Amino acid sequence: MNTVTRIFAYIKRSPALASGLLICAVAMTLLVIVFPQISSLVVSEVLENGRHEMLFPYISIALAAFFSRDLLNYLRIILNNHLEQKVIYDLRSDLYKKLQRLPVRWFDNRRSGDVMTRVAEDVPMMERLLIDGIEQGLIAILQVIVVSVFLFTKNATLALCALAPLPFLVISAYFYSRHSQDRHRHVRKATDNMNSMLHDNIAGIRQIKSYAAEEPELKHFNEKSSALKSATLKVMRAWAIYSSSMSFLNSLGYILVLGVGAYQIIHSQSEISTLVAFLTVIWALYDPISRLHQLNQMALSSRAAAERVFLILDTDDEVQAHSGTKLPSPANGHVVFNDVSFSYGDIPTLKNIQLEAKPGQMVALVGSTGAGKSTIVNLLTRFYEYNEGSITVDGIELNKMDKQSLRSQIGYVTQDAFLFNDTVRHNLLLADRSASDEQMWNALEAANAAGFVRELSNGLDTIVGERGVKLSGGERQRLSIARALIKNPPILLLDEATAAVDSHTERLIQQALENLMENRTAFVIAHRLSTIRNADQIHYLERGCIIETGKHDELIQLDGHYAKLCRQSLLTEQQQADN
Ligand SMILES: Nc1ncnc2c1ncn2[C@@H]1O[C@H](COP(=O)(O)OP(=O)(O)OP(=O)(O)O)[C@@H](O)[C@H]1O
Repeated sequence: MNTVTRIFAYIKRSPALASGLLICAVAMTLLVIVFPQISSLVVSEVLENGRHEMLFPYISIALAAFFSRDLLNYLRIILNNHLEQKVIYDLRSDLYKKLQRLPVRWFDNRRSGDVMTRVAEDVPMMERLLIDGIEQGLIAILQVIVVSVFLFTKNATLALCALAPLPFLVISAYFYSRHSQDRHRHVRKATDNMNSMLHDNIAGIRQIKSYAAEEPELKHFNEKSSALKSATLKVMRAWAIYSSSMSFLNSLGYILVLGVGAYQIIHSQSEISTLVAFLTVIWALYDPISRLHQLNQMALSSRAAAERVFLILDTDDEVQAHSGTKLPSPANGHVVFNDVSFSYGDIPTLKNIQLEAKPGQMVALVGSTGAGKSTIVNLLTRFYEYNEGSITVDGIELNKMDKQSLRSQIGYVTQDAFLFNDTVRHNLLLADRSASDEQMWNALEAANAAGFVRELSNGLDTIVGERGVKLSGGERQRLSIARALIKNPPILLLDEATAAVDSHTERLIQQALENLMENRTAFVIAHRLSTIRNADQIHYLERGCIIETGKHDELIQLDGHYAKLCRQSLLTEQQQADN
């Protein structure tokens, strides 16, 4: 389906508004010819034939016509705004819904600023093509037809003179549109680039300040901004040439009508009243033509925006987001990885992973950085689909399972303890919308977070700032543990934070984690020896392979990689304790 047809489908969702809008627009257009007709009658009947008593009725009709036209225009604007906002709302909502259904892999390859530009800027822009383009375009075409018919009924030769510039205008518009599409695409792309950088830099403002990188970053931003300026100026330059040329072609029509009209009057082939009618109505012929040029310009930029929005809407959803075998609730939490291999791109990330977590067991994943620990956890949430082997939860193959039913039984505490820029309550309710205050406080108690939340200025209703910036790292971690506790999932995925906290906070977090893991199957990407020691099974990973498996004591006895890691970690813990 082409872009315009697809956009049109959104208008069809509000047939009453769209029809009302069109009726007002058509009625307004038809009223355009009243004034020139009345002017012509005033000249011929009142002035030339001396029927002075007709002056007042004629003037009254003209006044009524103007009043009706402006009243219809008022209605048209109101209906237009409602339709416009309804369509923007629908489009934005569809786009947001789509974004939530896209696979995580899609986001890996996108910049947040780019996606935000599409929702915040491209949607309103494509709507302009939709409402203004279709409505104004139809009115303009209708007006050209109505006025042309009126002119031909008055004087065919003069009408031809008035229409003489039309073919040149159409040809010029065709060539302008052909070349302008690319210029508009460049503007959208440059806007993306600038917004993406802005988004990134605002998120990383602390890094910029701490590295005193304001100057180079400003330079970098100005480069993006300047690229946008150049792309926009190119569009404007082309438009300046095009619109001025079009205006000049229109003027030729005026000159022709005036010259030929006067010639005909001199040679008694026409009357003054006819020329008056032409000169008062001819604007109504050229005005829609110039509006069509502006619409053409707007349509080009709207189409570029629409293409980008549809590119997202056309992307395939995550597979089995809402279909497949449902995992019975509550799950037992028996997880088996059998010979699983996976790669993000060409290079294998995980190779022949073999592991099992019985219900209630804790499995610790340790190993060097980049070994593939988070990837194992990401496969279990089905953020990514494994390429080979099998993963089962309670005997059901993961890639045949309904994703939502799977994720509803998994609690994922990520290393960065992401919090939304909202209240503590809102952040906790993400886990369970129906949680009561009592449930929240219980979870906060178990997560050792109740104390500090009570001391916040508004308790549960305190805003935590972007990514929880108003809280300390340890507080953020405990809030995210409380969030997982509210969800109360049978399976827990825990990516322990590596950031060092003081020994008191460390103990609080450790206790919170123990409360959280109780009676759940837990996969822990462990960085704390205290966590690892309690694990039912420890897997040591290197370059995507499990190279050592066993309990803590067994692996220490083996005196391999794990034992070496422990010696280093113990050293670190000892040093921390000494401090
Ligand atoms: N989204 C992704 N797209 C492409 N490659 C990725 C992606 N995520 C991770 N990788 C790569 O996959 C490999 C394994 O990464 P993973 O995050 O699983 O390691 P890890 O053991 O958890 O490391 P760390 O302890 O440092 O967090 C790394 O080489 C990493 O660069």
